[in-house]
Amino acid sequence: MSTANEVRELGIDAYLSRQQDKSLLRMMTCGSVDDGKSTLIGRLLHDSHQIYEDQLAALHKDNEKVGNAGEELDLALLVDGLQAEREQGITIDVAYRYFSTAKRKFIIADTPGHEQYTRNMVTGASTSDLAIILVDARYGVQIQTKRHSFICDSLGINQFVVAINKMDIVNFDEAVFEKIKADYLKFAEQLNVSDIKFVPMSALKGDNVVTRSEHTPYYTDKPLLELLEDSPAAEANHSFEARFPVQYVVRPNLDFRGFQGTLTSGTLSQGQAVKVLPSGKSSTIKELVTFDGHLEQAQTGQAFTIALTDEIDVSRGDVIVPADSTAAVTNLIQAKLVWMHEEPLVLGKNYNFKLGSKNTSAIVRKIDHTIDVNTLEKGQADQLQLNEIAIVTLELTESIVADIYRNNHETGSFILIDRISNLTIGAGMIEALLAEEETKPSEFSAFELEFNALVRKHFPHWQALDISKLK
Ligand SMILES: Nc1nc2c(ncn2[C@@H]2O[C@H](COP(=O)(O)OP(=O)(O)OP(=O)(O)O)[C@@H](O)[C@H]2O)c(=O)[nH]1
Repeated sequence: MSTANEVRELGIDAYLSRQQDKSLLRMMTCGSVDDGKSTLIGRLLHDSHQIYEDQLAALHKDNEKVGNAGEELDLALLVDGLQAEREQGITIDVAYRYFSTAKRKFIIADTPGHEQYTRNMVTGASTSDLAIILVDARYGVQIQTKRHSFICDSLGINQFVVAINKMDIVNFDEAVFEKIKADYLKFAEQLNVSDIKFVPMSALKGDNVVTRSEHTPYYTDKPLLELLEDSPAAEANHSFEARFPVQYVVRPNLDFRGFQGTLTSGTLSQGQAVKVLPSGKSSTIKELVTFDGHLEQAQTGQAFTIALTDEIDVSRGDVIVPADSTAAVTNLIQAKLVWMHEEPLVLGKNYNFKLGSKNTSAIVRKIDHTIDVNTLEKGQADQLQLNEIAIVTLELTESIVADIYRNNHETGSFILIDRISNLTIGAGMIEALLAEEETKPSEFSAFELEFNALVRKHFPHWQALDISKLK
């Protein structure tokens, strides 16, 4: 049923509440130029009745002017929104599309596939639960297919659907499908992804997109849309130990001091023994407060305020964890870094470093090795250019609480920011937490340290830096 009919039939309130109850799948589409990404997304929108009549009329009109699909309606025009992009015939930015079916709602990150847009792909992949990897049936697994798969895999996406598109051009030949599947599986042995499905498809004609095709009797699994409807959404990180990065310290009156933030993993309960990192000071949760009242137990993803039973020093960027946590605190990390700026990465240069609510600064001490995104081969370099990926060792000005990205995406990923332009110039995923470096004796006098501690305790909203932790 189309959205308009559904709204008409149910009334707006019932429609909205039905939408709210549906589970959400975030996914991204990857493909090389002309593999048919835009046509596929257009087909999904069209066949799941997500297009309004006026949009459809505009589509028919545009199709006459700039359509690229010959006899067929060029569904790519529905998604290639930008004028410049239409004229050049390529997708140049990350576009997020929303659509829903009776079973589920979806957000698709439509990212450009060219190598010079690796950073855009990384952005799209960082929030996706599933990747649709498009392969043109005529050309099979290409260097680009490998690059896209590697990026999605690096960002921790654990479900891939390899959509072997344009099967109509190869007469829906089973041998072509099987050959591409075997080639891909061989390549995927180097990746971590565990769930890979293959669909022989024609985005243009609609085969195996929304309905099962009669041209592919050898394919017995579900059409693409059903696979998407039935795929498990990435689990909220309930099982991992609790991490509560403090975003803001509030003191509305002298009797209440609370720490606001979002629980990025695990659960926290009233009365639970906790400690604050990096200081390691321990306390007990007095109450968990939300706008709607108190919580007995807080779940992953919930935003709330924690009040502790003791007056201990907590500031923005600190992390509240269970008392028996073995969470690492360190100033030396090894990470997979994607360089996102025209100016190359310079070893030893000071960059601002942001991990969740923690802001500090960092230098890249060394590039352990680069990774060729096309072949996955390792290389050596002393600079990183735009869109290059490398394993690097970073030294931070202050010690931080962090996790390995594989275990916890929120506390395992960070960005590097240029100090002058304030632009995000690198995105990193932590691979290893190295032993903390020796701290130099503090250069501050006892009075300065004490005064700093007092200011931080009584005026937390000033967000003064903890100078005792500076190296
Ligand atoms: N025969 C056939 N042609 C297709 C199919 N899917 C897409 N095409 C055609 O392939 C061309 C490229 O399709 P697009 O959807 O624009 O490709 P894209 O991957 O989005 O390309 P960029 O936006 O340039 O990245 C168009 O002419 C489509 O009509 C298919 O299943 N069969």
